[in-house]
Amino acid sequence: MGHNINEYKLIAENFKASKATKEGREIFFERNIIVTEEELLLRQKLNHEQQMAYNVIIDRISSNRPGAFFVDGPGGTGKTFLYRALLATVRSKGFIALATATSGVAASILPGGRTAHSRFKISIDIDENFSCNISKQSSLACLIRDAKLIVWDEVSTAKKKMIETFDLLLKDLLNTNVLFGGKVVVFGGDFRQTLLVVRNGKREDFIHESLLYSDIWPRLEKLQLSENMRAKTDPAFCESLMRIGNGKEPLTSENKIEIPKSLLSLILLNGNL
Ligand SMILES: Nc1ncnc2c1ncn2[C@@H]1O[C@H](COP(=O)(O)OP(=O)(O)OP(=O)(O)O)[C@@H](O)[C@H]1O
Repeated sequence: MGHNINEYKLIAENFKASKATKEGREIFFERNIIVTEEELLLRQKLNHEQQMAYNVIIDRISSNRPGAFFVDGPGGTGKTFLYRALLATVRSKGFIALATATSGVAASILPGGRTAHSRFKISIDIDENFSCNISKQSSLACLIRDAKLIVWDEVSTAKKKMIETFDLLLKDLLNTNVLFGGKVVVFGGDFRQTLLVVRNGKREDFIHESLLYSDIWPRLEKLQLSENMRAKTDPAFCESLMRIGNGKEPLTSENKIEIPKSLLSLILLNGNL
């Protein structure tokens, strides 16, 4: 386990899977994702807001109509829970649902999740221009065309140019001018949390480079989640979190936010604080 075939010197040249082989393997994986019983049961546990969002999205998929959504919910309101329920429903019917996220960590908690960079072959050149390296005839293009649902989590940490490039990719692959090629695309994220990175940028640059300042933003259908499922039993914590996220928490004289003592835990390391 964990060894490379080239280490054994069995063949003369380095053994490297070709691009086509790698792509074939990825497509096989996407088309054969097994939905567990646990994932299938998630839809029965959705709260009222999650259920409403779920119904709107599933209805759009079932009626073969376009849908570009943004699931807007502060941390802990169950965005990931909702995506998992959607992915399980679509996949259990034998359809393709692509699960992506901007970061690897967020992608890893979605079943079959991949980073959007990797799934849509998005590359960045030295001038920070984005492009998608997928040919129209490739099997990856077929997979994307076949997908009934595309989920992209943590879109709040992606540059708007990246989403605009993704829009152009789908329009090109599907030969249409409809937003995201007429696919059902579900974006999610929380602009109160960490934003994207702009080299040497200031606070306003992060916001201007985000999806919020793209022409696409007003065209997304917003689905609101507000019930904090992670800290259901701690309303004071939820309120404090929302005040901080919405910029309503008063600042100290040093322009900092004071974390309430009730939210702090003391951790002893080797007997020291
Ligand atoms: N309907 C639900 N029933 C039971 N538990 C739920 C439900 N929705 C969410 N949860 C639980 O609440 C917690 C937070 O949910 P989740 O991780 O989906 O939130 P999130 O909005 O994606 O958060 P973040 O923005 O921090 O990633 C998780 O432990 C999840 O399992």
